[in-house]
Amino acid sequence: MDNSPVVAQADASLANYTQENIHLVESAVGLNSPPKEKIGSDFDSRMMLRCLELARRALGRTSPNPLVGAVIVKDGEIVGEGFHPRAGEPHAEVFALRAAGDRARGATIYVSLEPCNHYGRTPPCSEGLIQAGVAKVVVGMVDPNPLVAGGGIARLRAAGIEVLVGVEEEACHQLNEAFVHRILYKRPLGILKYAMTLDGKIATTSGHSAWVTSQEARSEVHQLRAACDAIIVGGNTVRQDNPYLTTRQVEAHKPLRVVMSRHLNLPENAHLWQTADAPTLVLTEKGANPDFQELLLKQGVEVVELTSLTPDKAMAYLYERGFCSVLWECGGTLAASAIAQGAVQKVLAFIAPKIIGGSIAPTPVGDLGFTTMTEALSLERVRWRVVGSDCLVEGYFPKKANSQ
Ligand SMILES: Nc1nc(O)c(N)c(N[C@@H]2O[C@H](COP(=O)(O)O)[C@@H](O)[C@H]2O)n1
Ligand SMILES: [Zn+2]
Repeated sequence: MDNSPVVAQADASLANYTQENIHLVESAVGLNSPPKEKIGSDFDSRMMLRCLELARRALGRTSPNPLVGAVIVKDGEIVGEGFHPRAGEPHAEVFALRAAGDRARGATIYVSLEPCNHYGRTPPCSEGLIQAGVAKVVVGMVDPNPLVAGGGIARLRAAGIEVLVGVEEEACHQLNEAFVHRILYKRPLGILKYAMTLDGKIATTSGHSAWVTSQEARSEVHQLRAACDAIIVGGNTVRQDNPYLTTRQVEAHKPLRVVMSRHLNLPENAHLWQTADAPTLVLTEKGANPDFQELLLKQGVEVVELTSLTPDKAMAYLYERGFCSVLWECGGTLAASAIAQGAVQKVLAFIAPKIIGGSIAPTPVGDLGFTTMTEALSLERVRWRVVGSDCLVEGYFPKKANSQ
């Protein structure tokens, strides 16, 4: 079995990914490739799944870095574990090596992402593993970061260490889909989430929307928010729904709440500015409503003026801030414009078994300008499951129709 899916072999100059080489990188990290035969033993799989469990402890807190977990095994026993807690702090491998101490010599380390091979905020893990004398490295997926991109695997192999790549690769990729998207497309992964009735409405004709879905679906949304870096809404949602956009779990990560508003014609007493327990950012255009800007600043809300406020400009700005994932929880008009501009890659639709009717009751996605069914955007990799009394449908826009 060829077990060397090294990105660097796919293209020599990956510092800037282009449309031409992106698909090579995607297949090297385990995306868009046909199902592969299982790599590694059942024990290897169990250890890799433990790495992912550890990695998840830092959900929402590591951007722009990935979620990574590591486990060191000696004579069939776990002797060290670790995960990457946040950017700037040591990598998962370092924590696992510290926990294992001398027992790392001759041991096998499992790590959900290829060990790094560069000096970033922290030194290269490849060298740390070589110095610690590990005998074998089992990798979940290749790191798409052009500074690593197979170099970590190559360095370990050059030092005589056995390296196995691709154990539970799909699960590893799933956990870091936002990090991979950020690296490849230089934008955060955009996730459009909405809740609608069986007849496709997000509110009644009079605008009442509390609540479309069950309590179980709403707590799933809180978990989803905690795993994202930011949640975006438009001014209309603030005016009509007055949301909190919090995670409502004490220990959970609190994503940045972002409001897009060109003119800042927003309510002075919105819940968003009155709940200081989560950070809030208002994106607007140059010179908009200075008095309101002052009021927001006094309430601890950050205001940033962009030259023109569009979904893509907002995503470009959030990319520069180091974000990997952005949850669009906006109304239909902004959702349509975000989709049209390629700011949404993934859709999460909660569907409640209710019918409210109303020909002008709002729908989750406004006008996309389509006139025929052949123009419909068909989602790929679609999955669905029941959450409480609702159904959650999840899927991705096809890349060519919707990539930056
Ligand atoms: N293998 C691995 N384990 C971790 O725990 C990590 N955080 C990474 N991250 C990779 O290294 C880059 C960040 O490096 P610095 O934290 O700035 O030193 C990140 O972009 C990943 O490529 N890898
Ligand atoms: Zn590292």
